[in-house]
Amino acid sequence: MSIHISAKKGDISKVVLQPGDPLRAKYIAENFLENPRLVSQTRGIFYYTGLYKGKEISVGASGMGFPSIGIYSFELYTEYEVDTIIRIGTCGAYTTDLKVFDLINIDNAASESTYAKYAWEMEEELMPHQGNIFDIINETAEELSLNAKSCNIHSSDIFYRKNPEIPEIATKYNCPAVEMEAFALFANARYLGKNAATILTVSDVIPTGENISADQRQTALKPMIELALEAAWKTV
Ligand SMILES: O=P(O)(O)O[C@H]1O[C@H](CO)[C@@H](O)[C@H]1O
Ligand SMILES: O=c1cc[nH]c(=O)[nH]1
Repeated sequence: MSIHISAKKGDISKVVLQPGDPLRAKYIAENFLENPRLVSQTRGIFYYTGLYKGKEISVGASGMGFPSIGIYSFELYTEYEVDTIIRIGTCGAYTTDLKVFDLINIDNAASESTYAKYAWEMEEELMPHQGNIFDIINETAEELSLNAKSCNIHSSDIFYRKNPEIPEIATKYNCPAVEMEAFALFANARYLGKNAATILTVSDVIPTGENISADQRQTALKPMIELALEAAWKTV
């Protein structure tokens, strides 16, 4: 048990798929894993472990934002001997070059956040994915004939803002979309010498206001889920 996860040691796999939403974790466990076991539900943040093609894989939520994923990823890496976390989330596109349901595999997360600075004395605005799981995801996408573009992401503390302009940092680092967790996940993994990747599905196109429904955010993310599971399977 850790402070925020009540699973017993050994109840969580070396590889964890991590959506923001606890109900997405439940959906994945119930629809993609064999014999899923609920191993933690502290604070309603569900963690499940089950079999995917004969190998144990865990899926559990990060919650939203850097503080939340900072806590869950740190405890998974340090208290459950997790080697690899694959965040599977949604993002808002800053450009109409991306369409809803497009898949992206994140190379670097750019952020104005002070999370990495105050947690780990890392001063960089740009935090790279960690380890070889990013490459495994790219190879796996090719094998599955899935178009998962590699790009940078703006990782932001902010969902609602006054100024509708694309934030400066997103332009500076060529980020076509925004989400709220990858930077802290990559920083934790970098500090701890672990593996971390982030795959995102475009849920909103900010300039046009097009978006997918809350139900679809939970369930209509099948290509991303299959890509993450197939990549995770190769690591255990
Ligand atoms: O779909 P998830 O993984 O929660 O990711 C995105 O959705 C949430 C905002 O709606 C933020 O957590 C953002 O990063
Ligand atoms: O962080 C996010 C996620 C989805 N859509 C957004 O606009 N922002």
